Amino acid sequence: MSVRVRVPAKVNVQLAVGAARPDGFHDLANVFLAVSLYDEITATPAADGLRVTCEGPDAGQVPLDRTNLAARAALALADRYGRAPDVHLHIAKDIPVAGGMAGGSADGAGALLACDALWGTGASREELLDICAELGSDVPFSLVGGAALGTGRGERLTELEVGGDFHWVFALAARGLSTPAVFREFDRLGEGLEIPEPAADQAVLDALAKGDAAALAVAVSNDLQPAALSLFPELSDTLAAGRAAGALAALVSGSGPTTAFLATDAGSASDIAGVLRASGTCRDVRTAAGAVPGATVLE
Ligand SMILES: C[C@@](CO)(OP(=O)(O)O)[C@H](O)COP(=O)(O)OP(=O)(O)OC[C@H]1O[C@@H](n2ccc(N)nc2=O)[C@H](O)[C@@H]1O
Ligand SMILES: Nc1ncnc2c1ncn2[C@@H]1O[C@H](COP(=O)(O)OP(=O)(O)O)[C@@H](O)[C@H]1O
Repeated sequence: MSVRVRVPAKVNVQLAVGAARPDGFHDLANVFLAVSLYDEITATPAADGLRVTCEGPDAGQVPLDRTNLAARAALALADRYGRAPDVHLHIAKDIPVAGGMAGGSADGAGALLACDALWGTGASREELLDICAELGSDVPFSLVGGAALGTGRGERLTELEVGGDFHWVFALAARGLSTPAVFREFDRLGEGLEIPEPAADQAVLDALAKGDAAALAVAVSNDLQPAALSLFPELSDTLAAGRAAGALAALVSGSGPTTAFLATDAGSASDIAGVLRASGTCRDVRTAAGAVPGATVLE
């Protein structure tokens, strides 16, 4: 018997970043939206220990050892319930790797849910969320999905109301960006400046609640964008190409380098995707909509 779990990617419609904390993390006001690009994690009983395999266009960049977030999730759950982590985790990866769309976090949350179901641990939602927060700042959101405000380092979630579908185009970049490197660049660019406490923007929350894409387009913001552009200047060309193609808003997704373009509707998203694909400013282009549910066990 196997358990298959589907987990969405995310885009950050607001990412407000505070000053570096003593522990090296940054306090955030992180407004996540789960979008319809998915990884699938299949957990199958194994005779002797933990094995991870991965398929998909970016599979070559995914570590298959115990640093893989899916492996770490299975080990954390097995440890908590005092059992052997005898499981084969297969990742069908469609979320770009090191792209600022929480692909690794999705696999962590998905593996946790899959192993919980396979092993019948009966862990509570709170316990699963605790393990997610230990695995990484973005992992709790991958479990919850929908839209949520993440505070602290992004792991403390308040679910948000979403009044309609938002249509997106994502431009995948030729190479990845390391999340810690982008936060370090944020610190470097902010040296000597007063960094305000991060706070959720009411205009973003209202636009989400109303399902109003035009209002969301005006309100979106990402404090990591200057740092991502500083490390990857060519992303400015991609953002400009998407804007010229009619996107309501163009921004870097999280720490990047994936760029996200908000469209009025699915037809417009498809048109913008076509223009971006022909622009020569990105490796690949995908369309997706959100909000969608978080990690879900498939029948
Ligand atoms: C920036 C965001 C925005 O949603 O996502 P990505 O763009 O990477 O997907 C997240 O904050 C990434 O979360 P996640 O990828 O889970 O990061 P973690 O594993 O917790 O931390 C990796 C490293 O990022 C930095 N980090 C992360 C979160 C945070 N609030 N402050 C930080 O300074 C730290 O250097 C940390 O060592
Ligand atoms: N299951 C996984 N999928 C992808 N990357 C993973 C995974 N587990 C660990 N990693 C490592 O995490 C890094 C960040 O990957 P990812 O989560 O895709 O990006 P981001 O943090 O930008 O959303 C990768 O470069 C890789 O080394």
